Amino acid sequence: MRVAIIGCGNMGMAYAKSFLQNNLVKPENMLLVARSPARQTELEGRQAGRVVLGITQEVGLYDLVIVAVKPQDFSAVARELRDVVQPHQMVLSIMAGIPIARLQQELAHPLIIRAMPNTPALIGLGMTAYAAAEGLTVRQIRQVENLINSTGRAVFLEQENLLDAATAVSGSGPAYFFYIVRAMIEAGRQLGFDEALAAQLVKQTMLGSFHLLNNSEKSLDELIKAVASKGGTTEAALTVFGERDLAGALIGGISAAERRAGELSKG
Ligand SMILES: NC(=O)C1=CN([C@@H]2O[C@H](COP(=O)(O)OP(=O)(O)OC[C@H]3O[C@@H](n4cnc5c(N)ncnc54)[C@H](O)[C@@H]3O)[C@@H](O)[C@H]2O)C=CC1
Ligand SMILES: O=C(O)[C@@H]1CCC=N1
Repeated sequence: MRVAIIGCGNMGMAYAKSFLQNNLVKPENMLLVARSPARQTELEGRQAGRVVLGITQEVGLYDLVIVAVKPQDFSAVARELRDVVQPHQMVLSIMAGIPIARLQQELAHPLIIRAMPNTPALIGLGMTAYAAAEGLTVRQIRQVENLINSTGRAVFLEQENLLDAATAVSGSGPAYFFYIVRAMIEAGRQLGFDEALAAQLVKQTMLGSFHLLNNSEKSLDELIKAVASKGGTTEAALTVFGERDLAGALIGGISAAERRAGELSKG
């Protein structure tokens, strides 16, 4: 498959790296579009494909065009891409918020797949939810899903409108996890550990707890109960979390992320 990437930042390059590592795309079949000469030189150093400056006619030669710029930059990209995109090409957007209908309208192009990955895609452990415009064949959708699967797991959403919820839950999710890990490490530091030891205690706890969750028949409530002895230490912590409505704050934050995706949809 021949793939062009517009927006070679964190996510665009995570995709490029993954496709190359898994031999799904050969370097000679990958086109990286840089916005500035400095970025062009930097991307050339990565040897992840041919690098061009700006959205040239060459972009029209690829099977798939991935748009991975910030949502706020999409309209500027669309003004150039709409003159270059060819009828047979598929366009994969990973931009938060922007619905398929707006992508189709601004690009004057029907064959759109909209996906929401997350940063663990960088190490092949990403979670992506995606939806496809009507008009794409099952074969075309599978071709793109095969690429996405090289970055982790993928789920197809029949209802595109759930993509904003996926953005809030799994797209932004790694940041919530890192936020909680950071707070736990800080607590460990305040209780007397040095940073490195606190980080080790927390990271191994998160890793072990994830695998226990994944391998256990117990529900989350039961898993919590198995740690929290009556009148014990965990219960003391959970009481404070409950008093401060930590769960409510997290749920409220995730709802705000979903609302923000809706705002980004309008440009
Ligand atoms: N960072 C994340 O965790 C996730 C991000 N996304 C989405 O992915 C998109 C990219 O996010 P990041 O990679 O984090 O941003 P980023 O800022 O690292 O990358 C965006 C890149 O687009 C380039 N760019 C902007 N306009 C351009 C143009 N006209 N031509 C060529 N390149 C252009 C910028 O120079 C930059 O390198 C966003 O739309 C975001 O909503 C989706 C899921 C997760
Ligand atoms: O924060 C953002 O807008 C993007 C979308 C999901 C993760 N990062």
